[in-house]
Amino acid sequence: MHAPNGEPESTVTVLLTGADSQLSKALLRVLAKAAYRFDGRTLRVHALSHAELDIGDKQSVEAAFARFKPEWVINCAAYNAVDRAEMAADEAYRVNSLGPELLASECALTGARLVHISSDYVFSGEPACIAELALNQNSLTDSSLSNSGLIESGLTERGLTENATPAPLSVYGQSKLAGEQAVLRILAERAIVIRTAWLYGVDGHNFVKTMLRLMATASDAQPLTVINDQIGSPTWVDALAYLIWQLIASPLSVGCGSGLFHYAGQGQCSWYEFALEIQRQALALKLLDKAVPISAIDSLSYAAKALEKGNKLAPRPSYSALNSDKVRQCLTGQNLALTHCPELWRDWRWQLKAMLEDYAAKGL
Ligand SMILES: NC(=O)C1=CN([C@@H]2O[C@H](COP(=O)(O)OP(=O)(O)OC[C@H]3O[C@@H](n4cnc5c(N)ncnc54)[C@H](OP(=O)(O)O)[C@@H]3O)[C@@H](O)[C@H]2O)C=CC1
Ligand SMILES: Cc1cn([C@H]2C[C@H](O)[C@@H](COP(=O)(O)OP(=O)(O)O[C@H]3O[C@@H](C)C(=O)[C@@H](O)[C@H]3O)O2)c(=O)[nH]c1=O
Repeated sequence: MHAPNGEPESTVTVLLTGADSQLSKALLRVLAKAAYRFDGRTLRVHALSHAELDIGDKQSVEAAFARFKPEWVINCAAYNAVDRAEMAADEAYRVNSLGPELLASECALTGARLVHISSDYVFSGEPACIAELALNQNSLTDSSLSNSGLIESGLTERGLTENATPAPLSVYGQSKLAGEQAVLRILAERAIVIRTAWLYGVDGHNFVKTMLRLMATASDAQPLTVINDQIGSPTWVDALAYLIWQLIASPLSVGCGSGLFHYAGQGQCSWYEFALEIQRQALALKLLDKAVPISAIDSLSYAAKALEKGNKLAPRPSYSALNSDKVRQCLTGQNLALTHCPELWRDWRWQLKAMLEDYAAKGL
């Protein structure tokens, strides 16, 4: 008995786009450790780089589907340069919106299922979006829905749910929102769209690695300045990878509603608090020799300083912490094996420690 692609029935073919991304590398790393099986079948994963598959090119997408005949596609490809996207909107939309649309259309034709990744930058952090969070929690009256009041009351502590209203401030955020909407329009519940945030891991470019580099070279005379009025949820990319394999291994029941999910490290912080914690943990692991001064700065002053140097920054959300309860309830409700995967529901500080230990072990 053979599957449509001619391979033995006992394998499930998964196609990863954007093979050089942080996420694609984490998916392969996690799979090597966890040896997931799917209905007793093993996985056959094909990870295609940008050069091998351009997701914004219809012919390229059709050729990849024709060649590999995937049952699942995980879209790790994206245009992620948030500042550059402001001046390169066409390319950002081609990769972040047209790309997912082409993948979803091909999945609809072939019956494959799609996991697509979106971003917390679809939110603005403005009071209207936060207000929705409070209303979802049935906790406040209209008169008390002020942004600062919510933060003081602790109601934002659990983050934005899937019901919060997106209002992206940047071209990157707008193009990501267009991409997730296209996928859900075409595939509805056959798609899994995961909004995540502030991703970091041992591979590729990310805030943690940038901070480690800057901390290693900063001096008392030139301290680091880091924004303290943007709040979000740092997320270890390996934990996201575990979640994705888990979602593929245990398809969710219809009761889980739409295919849109939030997933991030638990808790929330500002970039400034994140930087302080990176330094604290890196010193403890001897990844850094000495502490360097880190000062807090507000977004407006940071953007003004960047502009003085000729760099125009894209606006970023002031509040975009994500609430992962929906996906957690859907998964744990039906798969007790999740207790073997504690990384998923850990506080962001725990996840950071896991990443830095991995980083130290690799001698990076
Ligand atoms: N990084 C983050 O903090 C966050 C990321 N996300 C989302 O998570 C997903 C994974 O992100 P991450 O692992 O950080 O990604 P990376 O930035 O590490 O990698 C993105 C990859 O996409 C590739 N790529 C760009 N354009 C195309 C294209 N047209 N066709 C195929 N490949 C292309 C790039 O290749 P090349 O470099 O060769 O062009 C690169 O390898 C993305 O959807 C991203 O938007 C969501 C929230 C936070
Ligand atoms: C390097 C640096 C950044 N910052 C600020 C700028 C910015 O507001 C914030 C993060 O900076 P970065 O440019 O590293 O990160 P940024 O590109 O904004 O990160 C985003 O990437 C996209 C892809 C996402 O989807 C988001 O979830 C988020 O992770 O920290 C400082 O304040 N000081 C610094 O020294």
